[in-house]
Amino acid sequence: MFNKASFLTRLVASSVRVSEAAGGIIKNVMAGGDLKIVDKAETGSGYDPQTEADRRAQYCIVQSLQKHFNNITIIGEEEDTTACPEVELGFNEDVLLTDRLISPELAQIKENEVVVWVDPLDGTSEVALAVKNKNLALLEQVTVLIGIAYKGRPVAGIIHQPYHSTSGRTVWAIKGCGVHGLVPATGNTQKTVVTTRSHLSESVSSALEALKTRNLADNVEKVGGAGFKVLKVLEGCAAYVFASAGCKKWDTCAVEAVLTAAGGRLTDISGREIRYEPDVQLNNTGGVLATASWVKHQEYIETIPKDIKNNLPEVASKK
Ligand SMILES: Nc1ncnc2c1ncn2[C@@H]1O[C@H](COP(=O)(O)O)[C@@H](O)[C@H]1OP(=O)(O)O
Ligand SMILES: [Mg+2]
Ligand SMILES: [Mg+2]
Ligand SMILES: [Mg+2]
Repeated sequence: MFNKASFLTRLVASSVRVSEAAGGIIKNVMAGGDLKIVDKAETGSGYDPQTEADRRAQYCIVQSLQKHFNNITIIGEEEDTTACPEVELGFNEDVLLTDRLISPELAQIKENEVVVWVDPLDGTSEVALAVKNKNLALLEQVTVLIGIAYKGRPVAGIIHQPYHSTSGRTVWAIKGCGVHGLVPATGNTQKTVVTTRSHLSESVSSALEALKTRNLADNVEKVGGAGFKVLKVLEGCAAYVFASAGCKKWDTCAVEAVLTAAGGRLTDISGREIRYEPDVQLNNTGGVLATASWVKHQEYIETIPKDIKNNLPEVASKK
């Protein structure tokens, strides 16, 4: 069955298993107790932690995918990785079964035409805080993200959540083939908006205030990680609003693919689509707005004040 499937289906079937292997590595590093945290932030620009789990998980993901798919372009968050022996060569059978559903356009994609955006551990600040405060509930906010882009746009995504319930879960989608691993909510009585826990700024708060005045944000929940916030949107929250720069392409590629497959939308806060070509700027300088299928994305865009949008252009200004 594996060899007969199209390249994209095989890549997703492999990525599901690889994301789960990365989740196992994260849990092992956590169990070992020494996170070996490094701060990647430039002096004076906040805190940007990287742990041994980020470094090992990315090594495993890149090595494993390259074993099967020699010609793919992979862009991962971490520049420094730690070699580890785990290599995952398996495939998820359920993904292979969807091969008959994929469009002719996606079925002919070749290895050298995709960019795989890898966030080996999304929610690193929450991991650091969970350990510091002995608050293991925060670990629910950790995800492993593998997004696949073709012609600059997401066509498939994998979100693995290692600490969901007892054994974790993997949510994945291929364009046109629905969402697997959870049942997306189709409505809610309250519009809850999720936003950053660790990167709050004046523009994030002002955008949320504007949404409140138009009844587009009945409640605001501050949680970590782009992956976790999009899972929240899939499961009943109305929107994920981040009116600030700092989030990168590996944070949004996988989640955009999954959310779109569920009928939702993800753009920057001005409504511009986010591009994923290999040479693209890594920062989502226009911020992030993700909405559930049952709310109007355009209403959120229109309600966010112009001055906030003007301060978040699509391309970073050269200093
Ligand atoms: N200023 C920033 N610097 C580095 N990473 C950021 C920044 N803002 C957001 N991120 C990334 O986007 C994710 C979502 O942001 P937030 O939790 O603040 O909403 C974070 O978990 C982090 O990913 P990562 O944990 O993979 O480094
Ligand atoms: Mg990081
Ligand atoms: Mg991230
Ligand atoms: Mg990360």
